[in-house]
Amino acid sequence: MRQVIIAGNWKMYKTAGEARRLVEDLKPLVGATQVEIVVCPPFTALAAAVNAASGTNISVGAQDLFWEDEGPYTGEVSGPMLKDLGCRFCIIGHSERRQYFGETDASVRKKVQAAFRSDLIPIVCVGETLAEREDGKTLEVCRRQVEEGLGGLTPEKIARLVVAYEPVWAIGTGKTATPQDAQEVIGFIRELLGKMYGKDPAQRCRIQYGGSVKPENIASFMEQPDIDGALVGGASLDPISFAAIVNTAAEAKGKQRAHSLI
Ligand SMILES: O=C(CO)COP(=O)(O)O
Repeated sequence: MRQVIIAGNWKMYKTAGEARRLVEDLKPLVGATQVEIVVCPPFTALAAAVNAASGTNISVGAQDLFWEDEGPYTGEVSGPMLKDLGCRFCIIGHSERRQYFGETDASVRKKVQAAFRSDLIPIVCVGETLAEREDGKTLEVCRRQVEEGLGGLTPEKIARLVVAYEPVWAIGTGKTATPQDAQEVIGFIRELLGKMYGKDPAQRCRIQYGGSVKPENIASFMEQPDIDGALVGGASLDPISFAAIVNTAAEAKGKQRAHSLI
């Protein structure tokens, strides 16, 4: 059974001091949960977050990495550096990086391999823009992003990996995909991974939904059979709402599983 995973993508928010306080505030609110919890602060706040989260059930992830392990690449940060800092996860190919920083499926593919080389678990983002959705191209776009971004791996790596389906038009807009639409795309991604790497690793791979997730709507996503958690932006910046998402997700998944056993 796949463990639920809720990750907070803090984007370009929070100084080191603010990150430490956010993690400190979060700790007592999520102490007893079975959910895997990840916070992804900016590079400059990673050490503070790792420090504050030490000895707890909260893991820390970066928001990006470079595909080389070291070298003359001014401004870049590598997998070994993130691992050394205490990171366990790394977001790769977020739509904001694709949109503003020229990331492509080819760079995503190299970064995924770099993350695995450093024993970091990639959280790989895929998703269509509004124009692509309106053109009926959602599945085609997600297929390309998965085939090209996640090609050349092994079944064992697919089983460890996390995919986040984030429709671009739902990010920071207050609009969400319907849970049924999200399930349709996420089910499609799982099936595609099954064709690429075999059914068992595809069943073990965790796939999140992302895009305007809030405490009020998380349950409806978690009730879907293929949705294993969420990648949360805005609502992860507030410890109370992030904790409410974590705790509601656990409860909703428990109910969905109990129901599927009847
Ligand atoms: O981009 C996101 C997470 O990576 C989603 O952001 P919001 O939750 O703010 O819509």
